[in-house]
Formats: sequence, structure tokens, C-alpha cells
Amino acid sequence: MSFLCCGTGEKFNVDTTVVVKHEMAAPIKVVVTGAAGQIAYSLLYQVASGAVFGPEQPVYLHLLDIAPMMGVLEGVVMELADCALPLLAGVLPTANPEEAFKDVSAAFLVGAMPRREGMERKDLLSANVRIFKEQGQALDKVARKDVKILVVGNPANTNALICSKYAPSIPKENFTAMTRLDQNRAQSQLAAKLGVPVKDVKNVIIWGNHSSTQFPDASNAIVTIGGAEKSVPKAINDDEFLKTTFVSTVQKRGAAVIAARKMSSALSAAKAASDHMRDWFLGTGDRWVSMGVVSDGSYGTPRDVVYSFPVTVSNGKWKIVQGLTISDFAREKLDLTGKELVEEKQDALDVCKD
Ligand SMILES: NC(=O)c1ccc[n+]([C@@H]2O[C@H](COP(=O)([O-])OP(=O)(O)OC[C@H]3O[C@@H](n4cnc5c(N)ncnc54)[C@H](O)[C@@H]3O)[C@@H](O)[C@H]2O)c1
Ligand SMILES: O=C(O)CC[C@H](O)C(=O)O
Repeated sequence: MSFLCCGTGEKFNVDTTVVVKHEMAAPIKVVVTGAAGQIAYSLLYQVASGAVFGPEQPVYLHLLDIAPMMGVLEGVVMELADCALPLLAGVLPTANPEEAFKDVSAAFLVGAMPRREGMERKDLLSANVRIFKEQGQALDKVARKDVKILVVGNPANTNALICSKYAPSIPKENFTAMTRLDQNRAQSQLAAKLGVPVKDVKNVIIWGNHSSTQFPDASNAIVTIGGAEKSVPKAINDDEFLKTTFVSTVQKRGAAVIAARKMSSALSAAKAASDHMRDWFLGTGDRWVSMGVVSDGSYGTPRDVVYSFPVTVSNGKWKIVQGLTISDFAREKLDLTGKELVEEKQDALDVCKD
């Protein structure tokens, strides 16, 4: 197994004895940006241990961060080596986006500034959107055309849109934004309210933007109680809770974590990024998951913004769940978060003009 030293590009060897079994698939190249940051610190282990691409799929990790972080990244590379992970075929740390994105099959775009207490969402947009313009251009040049891209860095939906715009040779369907953390939060809130394990709640939906305008929607969610499936709204029997406390708790959860930790969520964000990419690669069956995808106007949402919908995935392709009834209450919420995305898109395009 080869690990490269940051900055110097010098190779060093790690004695991992038999690392990759012969019957295993060839390694796939996977890039994680913001690799010296907090989310990556949890995410890298999950990717390298087989939790995302499966227990038979070796990975070659490309780690991108900015030049001043190469020293820190060196430490992350050492720790990855010290994990002695059988599926980790190699590591390439770099500050060069074109090197990082070369031939990758999967891209976790995490690297961006997180919001801290007192910062507004707009401050984040102008600081971060340029990163995604530059990275879109680099992906366009050197990534595989079937690369699956997950944008985590905020504002995630709009960053994913900008990245796609600057990578026209890669299909739009390959760009997604992470709302899985919101889905996991919503599922966990419902399970707690119902007093069931989290695995027994499914099909909760996150609509729209990964922001406080998102609409966490339990109206189609299903719970397994006593071996039988039941509608969550019927099992909870408290519409007021589902329309108010539930929605606002999930909408404000990221801000609540920042207020408590003085830092943005990281452990749960990394877990959600793993869930999102695993389901995209390995499929969902008939379970619904929420992903920010380029809107085709489904459910009367604005086209050409990255909007979170319920999707199912098979053979590596996501499909929006169709035919759901949208109540008047939901309509208002879907429109509000759509309006915010249209405004963010315009702000981002203005920033990218400079
Ligand atoms: N979508 C979600 O659900 C969700 C959840 C949590 C956090 N986030 C967002 O994820 C992002 C990362 O959060 P974090 O806590 O890991 O932040 P962090 O500050 O700990 O790490 C970010 C890393 O990105 C690096 N970076 C900055 N510019 C870069 C560039 N141009 N190329 C490559 N790397 C670059 C930084 O040097 C740093 O190491 C933030 O924008 C945060 O708001 C999103
Ligand atoms: O900046 C925020 O308000 C949220 C940070 C992060 O996206 C989260 O959801 O935990």
C-alpha cells in the first residue's frame, strides 16, 4: 500500500501484510475535500472501512485541502495508515484540485467554511460558492463522467448547482446535495416520540433546501409497531406536534448543535454523508431517502435549483418518488423553501460573475 506525504509527494510504505485480497474488485478512487477538517475526520474512517462502498470494495482515497492545511493533513494520512484497514488501497493527499479529482468515481465535497454562531447564511454563500465553481471546473476536466458527487459544504444545495453548472460534461443527475442529515434527524425525532427503535421508522421526507426553510414531512412516514406497519401520523395522533414542534426541531437542529458545541455538526454529518453515498451506490430497495437533486419541476417546485425530494435508487440511478398528495399546509412549505433556493441561485450566480 502506498501513502504519499503531503507537500513533498514522497512515498512511504506501511507494513499492512496482505492488504487487498485477490478476489476483491479493483480499487475505486474516492475524493474527500476538506480532508483536514472535522467532518472528514469521521468520514474518512467510514469510507476506508467499507461502510460506504461495501465490504468487498477497496478504495484509493484522494484527500484535498488547501495548502496551509497540508501539515494537518499529513497527520490524518498517518492515522489512516495506523488504522491498518484492509480495504484501503492507498492515499493521495494534495492541495491541487485537478490531482484530487483525477479519475474519481465518487466525490464527497465537504471542504468549505462552516457557519459559526453569529454568522448569517449569506456570509457563508459568498465565501463558499467560489470554491464550488473552481471545483466544478476541475471535475469537468479530470473526473470520470459517471462520477457521483455529493456536496456537503454549505449552502449545500446551491453549491451543488454551481458545481454542476461549471462541469457541463458531467450529467446533472450526478450532482447531489446532502439533506440526509435532516432525514436522519427527523427519523430519530419520530422514533423517540413513538418510543420505537429508529430502524422501525421509514419514508420521512425532507423537501427543499438544507436550511431552516426545509420542510420535514412525516405525512407519508411509516412505523413498524408490534410487527405491523402503521402510518406515523395515525400512530402519533397529534397533528399539531407534526406541524409545529417536529418541523421546527428538525429545521433548527443544525443551529442548536452550533450553539451547544460552538462548532458545526460533524459526527452526524459524516454519518449522513456515508448513508447518502452508500444508498446511491448500493441502492435503497423500496425505502425512500431524501437527496438534493436538480429539480425537474416535480410537485410544482422551481426547475433548475437543487431541491431535496424523496427518491429511490436502483442500479446507481435515483428517481423521484411520484404521485404523493401535497396538502395545502405542505404546499405552502414547499413553495417557501423553493423561493429561497431561487434567491440563493441568483445570489450565487452574481458571486460567480466576479
Ligand atoms: N449538508 C449538511 O448537512 C452539513 C452538515 C454539517 C456541516 N455542513 C457543512 O460542511 C462544511 C465543512 O464543515 P466542517 O465542520 O468539516 O468544517 P471544517 O472547518 O472543520 O473543515 C473544512 C475544511 O475544508 C477546507 N477547505 C476550505 N476551502 C477549501 C478548498 N477550496 N478546497 C478544499 N478544502 C477546503 C478547510 O481548510 C478545512 O480543513 C461546512 O460548510 C459546513 O457548514 C453541511
Ligand atoms: O449552519 C447551520 O445552521 C447548520 C450547519 C449544518 O449544516 C447542520 O445542519 O448541522
